[in-house]
Parts: sequence; C-alpha cells; structure tokens
Amino acid sequence: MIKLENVTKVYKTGVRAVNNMNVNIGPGEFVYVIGPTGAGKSTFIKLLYREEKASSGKVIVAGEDVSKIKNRKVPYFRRNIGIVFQNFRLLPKKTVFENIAFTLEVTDTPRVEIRKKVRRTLELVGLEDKANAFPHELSGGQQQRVAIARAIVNNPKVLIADEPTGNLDPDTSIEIIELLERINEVNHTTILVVTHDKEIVQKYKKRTILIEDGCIKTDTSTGGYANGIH
Ligand SMILES: Nc1ncnc2c1ncn2[C@@H]1O[C@H](COP(=O)(O)OP(=O)(O)OP(=O)(O)O)[C@@H](O)[C@H]1O
Repeated sequence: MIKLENVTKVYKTGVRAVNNMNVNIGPGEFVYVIGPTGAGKSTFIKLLYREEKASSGKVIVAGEDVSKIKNRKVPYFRRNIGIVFQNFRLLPKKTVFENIAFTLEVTDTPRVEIRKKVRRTLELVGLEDKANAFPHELSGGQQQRVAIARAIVNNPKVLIADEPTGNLDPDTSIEIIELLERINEVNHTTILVVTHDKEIVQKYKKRTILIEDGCIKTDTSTGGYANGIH
C-alpha cells in the first residue's frame, strides 16, 4: 500500500530531511512512526500525500507513483488518503455533521448517500448524538473524533495521523488510539500514526518505525520501546 524506494528529500535550504529511505507497508497494517524532533517524520508523511515532492527515489501510495501525479490530479489522488492532525483543524462555523459531510459535498455525492455515510461514521466514532453541535461545544477528544470521522467518511485506503494525541490528556489519548485501532479492524484501513507518546507505543505493541536523521533506524513488529529502542 505504501512503498518508498531510496527516497531522499532535500529542502531548498539544503536540509536533508529524508535520507535514502526504504520502507514497505502492506494493506491493512497499523504502524507507529516515532523519532526525535526534527528527525524527518512529518516530511516522510508529507511525501506520502504529495504535500512535498521527493528529491529522488520513488514513493508509491495506493498503487500510484506519487511524484508522477500531475498537480491538477493531486486532489483526486488525495481521496485515497485521510489525514488527521494534532490541532483537529475543524471548520468552526460548521456543525459536526457539516464538517464531516464537507468532503463528500465537494465530490458531488448525492444527499441521501451523504446522510447515510455521515451517520454511519458518527456511529463508528461514538458521536451519533453530537451531529448538530459546533466544534467549540465539544471537548478536545470529541473534536479529534470528528476530525477522524471526516478523514474516514470516504473510506480511504490509508489513514495518516500526525501526532493525533498531542493536545490530549493521557486517558483521552488512549481512547483516540483505541478508536484508530477499531477503524483499522472494521474498515481494514492502512493506518500510520506519528507519535511522541512512548507509553502508547509500548502499550499497543504494533509495528513501529523509528526515524532518526532522515533514516529508518529500526523497524519492528512488536512495539518499538518494548524492544529496547530509546
Ligand atoms: N519546509 C521546510 N523547509 C526547510 N526545512 C524544513 C522544512 N520542513 C522541515 N524542515 C527541516 O527538515 C528536518 C525534518 O523536519 P520534520 O518536520 O520532518 O521533522 P519531525 O520529525 O516531524 O519533527 P517534529 O517531531 O518536531 O515534528 C528538520 O531539520 C526541519 O527543520
């Protein structure tokens, strides 16, 4: 589902954020991406959804050679990918329902279908009673659930979460991670979670990719920190 072959990203400033990276992530995998600040985690993620272009090497996502996608085709390619950020990024003047429906509206999905999909997704994230609430009326954890619902409503092949628990307390963080696990199980979505949270990585013992200095330092299937990575 995701394949990087000898990928390097050098920014205009000369910073080599990703340095000859090779990785293969299969369909339906759940992977944590960890590493110190400035290691290249966000750059790695940005290469996957064509926010940045690789300087050299090949990035394949959902069967597409990402560097070769024409600019005007990028929005179509991104329909394969749901993205969740640390700071939720919800539209403040729209209700929960409208926030989630928005991506479907821009793709001209029929109204009845939109209503069905949004309701089903709200149920999956446990917010069926909040459809008419506005983001400011929700807790941080609930807002992140809405952001996750928005990211998955179109049933993308890949879901990327960049520090999804960065603004949340430990108990709420666990709830969000368990929700991502449920989505992985129910929808078989390939999920990548970038995190600084050692406890989460330790607790769930999933495949963990450790990035340091733009390279994959270790890649383990049993939970990074539990395996002696620091
Ligand atoms: N747009 C940019 N232009 C120039 N340099 C950049 C740009 N974005 C990131 N960098 C640099 O690339 C390197 C990797 O940054 P990146 O944001 O990928 O790291 P990170 O592992 O996500 O860090 P953090 O955990 O702090 O978010 C850093 O040295 C950073 O300063």
